[in-house]
Amino acid sequence: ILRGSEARPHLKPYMASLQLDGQHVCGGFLIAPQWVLSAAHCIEETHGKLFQVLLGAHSLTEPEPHKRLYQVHAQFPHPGSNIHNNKDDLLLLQLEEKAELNADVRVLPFQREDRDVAADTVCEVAGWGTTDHSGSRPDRLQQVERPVISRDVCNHRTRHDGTITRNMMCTDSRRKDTCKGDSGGPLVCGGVAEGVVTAGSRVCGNYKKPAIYTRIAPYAAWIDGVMASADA
Ligand SMILES: NCc1cccc(NC(=O)c2cccc3[nH]c(C(N)=O)cc23)c1
Repeated sequence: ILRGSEARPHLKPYMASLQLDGQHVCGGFLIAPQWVLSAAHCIEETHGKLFQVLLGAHSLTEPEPHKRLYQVHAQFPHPGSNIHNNKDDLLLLQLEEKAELNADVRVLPFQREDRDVAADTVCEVAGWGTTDHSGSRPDRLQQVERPVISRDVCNHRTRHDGTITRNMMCTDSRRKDTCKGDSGGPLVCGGVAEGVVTAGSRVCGNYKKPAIYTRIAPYAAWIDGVMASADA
């Protein structure tokens, strides 16, 4: 998160840190006791590495009452996701067991109504991603508020030039923005998860490259289907 601020500890109890060999690589969030939603791009180089999910954390290193690392029992990247574009950039992770829910570990509801969030709506995004252009990585969860920009503005020739589909949404990236390691985290508008951070053009803090999110509502049926089939 570029030019954000430290989040109030444990006030975003749905936040997950996806870790490879003990190192934070992506964000994610709890959508059900045994399920974390993140971005498919986050598992691009995981083969052979220990893949874990940290819940209940504010600091990545300090001991905290309800912090706990979970093993991943199964991973379900969206079948349409691929390394060449941002389409269907969603990942469902089934934890080894149901997370113990408490003040620091809670589920975040996601939007199920497939309707665009109005432009200029101020939403919030949080993560342990890099906080400056030299790639500094924070120990404690950061957050930033960003206004939604319309798909038409985001698709302008000088911005993302028509690549933003109706399954994506954008926020203004002038100065304050998401960055490397924030992928997979939720864009929260009015207390509901509307989008999942995708790296897109990978650029951070440049107003000409607005931040891109995979909208969640269009994928509600896929999410429900995976959770139902895996539990069965
Ligand atoms: N503001 C939009 C936004 C949202 C989330 C992430 C990113 N930017 C990256 O993720 C990124 C940035 C720089 C080098 C990088 N190398 C790699 C990589 N996977 O090797 C990713 C990156 C940008």
